[in-house]
Amino acid sequence: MAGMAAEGKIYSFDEVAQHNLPKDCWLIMNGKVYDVTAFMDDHPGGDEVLLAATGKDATSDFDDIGHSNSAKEMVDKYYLGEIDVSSIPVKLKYVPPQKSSYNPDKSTDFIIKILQFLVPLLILTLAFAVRHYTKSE
Ligand code: HEM
Repeated sequence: MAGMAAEGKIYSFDEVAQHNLPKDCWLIMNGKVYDVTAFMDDHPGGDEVLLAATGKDATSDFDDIGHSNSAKEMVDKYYLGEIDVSSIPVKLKYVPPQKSSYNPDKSTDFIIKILQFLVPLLILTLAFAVRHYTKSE
């Protein structure tokens, strides 16, 4: 909800990250801080995933599960305040090593392997067939 921004206190990342226990668990999602301590035992996904989502920006953790709309609405119940976004450690995005543009897929690879085996066999069979028919004359 747009009107809710800056409603609560602003917390630093380090302060929020200290609340990482089953009886004291804070989460950071979408720039906001949530105290989910009261929700630990009731979370359908279990308390362990909530604990594992402490000490970091858990926005993508929450989104990746595909939480229902009612789950998204529940989040507001645990709103505590805002996070000082500049205090969140920068997480470098993983950049895959540059590969050459030639990147045959596995199925092409597999067909080539089969052909390497089948073609000589085909030639051999053909050779025997030719010999058989020419000899019988
Ligand atoms: C305030 C924060 C959260 C609330 C209110 C919440 C609420 C819910 C609710 C209501 C469900 C039941 C399914 C649904 O309605 O979508 C659920 C499932 C689940 N949640 Fe959360 N959740 C929160 C945070 C998180 C976080 C940070 C994670 C970390 C990965 C997480 C992981 C899961 C998983 C794995 C399930 C699936 C359980 C299953 O279907 O087996 N949740 N959550």
